[in-house]
Amino acid sequence: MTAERLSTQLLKSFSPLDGLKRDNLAALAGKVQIRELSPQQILFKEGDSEKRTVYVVSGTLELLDQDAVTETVEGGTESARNPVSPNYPRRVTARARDRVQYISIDSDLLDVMLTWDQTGSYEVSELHGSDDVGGDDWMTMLLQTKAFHKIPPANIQAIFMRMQQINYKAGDVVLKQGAEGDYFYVLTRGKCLVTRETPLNKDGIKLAELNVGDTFGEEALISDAKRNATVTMQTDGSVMRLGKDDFKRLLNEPMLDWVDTAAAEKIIAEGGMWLDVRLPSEFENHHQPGAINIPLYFIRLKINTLDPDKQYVLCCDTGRRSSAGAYILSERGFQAYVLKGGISNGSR
Ligand SMILES: Nc1ncnc2c1ncn2[C@@H]1O[C@@H]2COP(=O)(O)O[C@H]2[C@H]1O
Repeated sequence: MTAERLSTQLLKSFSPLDGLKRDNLAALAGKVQIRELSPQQILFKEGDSEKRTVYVVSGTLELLDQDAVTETVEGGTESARNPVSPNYPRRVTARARDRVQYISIDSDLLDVMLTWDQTGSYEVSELHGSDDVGGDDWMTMLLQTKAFHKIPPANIQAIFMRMQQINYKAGDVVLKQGAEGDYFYVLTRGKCLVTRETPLNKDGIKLAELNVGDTFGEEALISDAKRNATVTMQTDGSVMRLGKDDFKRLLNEPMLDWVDTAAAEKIIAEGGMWLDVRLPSEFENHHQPGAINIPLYFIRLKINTLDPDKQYVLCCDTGRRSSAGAYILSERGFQAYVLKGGISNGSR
C-alpha cells in the first residue's frame, strides 16, 4: 500500500465532509492519506468492528455477503460519495476488484470534527476577536488528541460554549504554584513557561514550555490539591479557560476509566501493570505485587519510561492522585485505568 497526501478538493467530493468548514477540512486533509489496495485484497471483513470511515477514490470495490458479491462501489460515481458500508460490526466484506485507491478516517475523529464544526466554532471565533492570529488550530489539536475521542459530542459542544477567552501580556502569571485550582486552560495563542519553586530554588526550575493547543491546570482540579507549578506567559497570548465544575463533569469524568479491584486484577493478569502514584514512602509501606512507583509529581517527566502498548492501572490511597495521573496518561494516548476507591478501600 502506498500513501499520498490529500487535497481538500478531493475530501470535499465526499459526504458529509463536503459540509465541513474550510479550516477543518484542511486539518483533516493533513491527517488522512490516500491508500491503495491490489486486486483481490481485502479492505475489511464482515464482523470487523474497527471504527473507520472509508471512501473509494478510484477503482472498484466489491461488497460480499458470504462469498457472493452483492454490490460494487466505483470511485468517482455518485455512490462513492458516501462512506462504504458504514455499520459496525461490518455487515459485508469489502474486497478490491482491481487496483483501488481509498481513504480511511478514524470515525470518532470525524464525529467530533463534524460536531465541533456545527456547534462550537461559531461562538469561539466570535470570542477570539480581531487580534486572533492562531485561528481555530488549538481546537483541531485538542479534538485530535486520543483522549478527546472518549468525550461524548454533546459534552464537546458544552465545553466549547462554556469556555471563556482571556488575553495576557508577556510576563503575566496565568496561575501560581500553591494557589487553589479554579480553572482548566487551553493555550490558544502565544507561549507559556511552566516552573516549579523548590526550597532550594525560589526562582523556580523550568519544567516545560507550552505551545498553542497545549492544556494545563488540570491537576489541582482533578486531585483537589494546590497548583503544583506556576504558569507564566512567555509572549503575549490568549487562553480559553473552563471552570472547575464544568471541567470535571464534561471533560475529566468521561476520560477516565474507573475499575474495581476484580476488573483491575483481570487487567494485570492479562499483561497490564500497576502504576502506583503515591510517594515512595507510602509505596514502601505497602503496595500491589509487581507495582511500579512513579509519584504523581514526576509522571510527566517519566512518561517516556512507560510502554505505550501496555495497559496501566493507576492506584493511590483514594483514587484522587491516580485519576490525575490517568488523565495525564490518557491525554498522551496511553490506555490507563484508575482503581476506584484507592488501594486502602479497593483491595487487600
Ligand atoms: N512537567 C510539567 N510539564 C508540563 N506541564 C506541567 C508540568 N508540571 C505541571 N504542569 C502543569 O502546571 C499546572 C499547574 O497547575 P495544576 O497543578 O493544576 O496543573 C499543572 C499542570 O497542568
